[in-house]
Amino acid sequence: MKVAIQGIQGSFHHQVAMQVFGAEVLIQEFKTFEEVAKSLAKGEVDFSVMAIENSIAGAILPNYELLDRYGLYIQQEYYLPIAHQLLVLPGQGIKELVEVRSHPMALLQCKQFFQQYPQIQLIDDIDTATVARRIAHEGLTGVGAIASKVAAEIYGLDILAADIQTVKNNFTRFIILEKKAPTWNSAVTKASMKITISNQKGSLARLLSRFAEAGLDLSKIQSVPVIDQPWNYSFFIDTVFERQEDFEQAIAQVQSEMEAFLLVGLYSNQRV
Ligand SMILES: O=C(O)C(=O)C[C@]1(C(=O)O)C=C[C@@H](O)C=C1
Repeated sequence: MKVAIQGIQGSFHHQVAMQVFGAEVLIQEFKTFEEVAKSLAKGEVDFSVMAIENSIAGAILPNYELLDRYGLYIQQEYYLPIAHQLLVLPGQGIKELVEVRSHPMALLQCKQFFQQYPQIQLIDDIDTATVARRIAHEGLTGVGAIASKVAAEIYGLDILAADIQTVKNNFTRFIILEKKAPTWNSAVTKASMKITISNQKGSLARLLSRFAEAGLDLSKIQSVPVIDQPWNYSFFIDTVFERQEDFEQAIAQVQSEMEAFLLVGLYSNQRV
């Protein structure tokens, strides 16, 4: 089985791919989320792993757009606890650092820590582990990486500061994507959908109250722009429920409020 990820061994995506699919899985590494989505759309891999939201930094909005544009569906979700370490070449001290590089989402999660070090420039890079590997392979001094403990071990770097994310209790929600449209099975307790509603007074409020009346728990609502209609929005909505009938009944009731409806995923709720 082949699985596409953004990043390399030691990245958080790599850890999720191994935990979800097992150590035997064939991992295809890419530099961008766009390449990850494209490889799945072309059928070069069976699944893709993609971070969609972090509990400190929020949603990765461009990834919603990729789901849509490449016609991909959510097969599973996975919540990974994220602890970030400041990694350097052995022997380097904090005073020597002039820049720290990492994935933009990782930098956002550690912004507060660096307020005490204004001399350090924070620079977006490909992924956490790629920076760690580059520091190790090129013997870079003056440069730090924000990455995991696993990356520190793999690439032989020192942990200069541990657990530097703004709050200890930090999670990233990953989605496992496939090309196949969702189908029901007995494990399904969560649905993701993309809904476009007519821009009329109260239409979103009506839609949401119908969901509440049907007993659906809305776990996430994310607006995304409709790009060919400036200032109009679609909504990615996640709901958690116990019975398939409750979900189907709610959707039937809101049909008249919607201009477009796409079921993006049916899977088991993993949030505890
Ligand atoms: O750079 C990595 O290690 C990643 O797997 C990327 C990523 C992300 O896309 O959010 C994954 C989890 C963390 O939130 C930080 C970075």
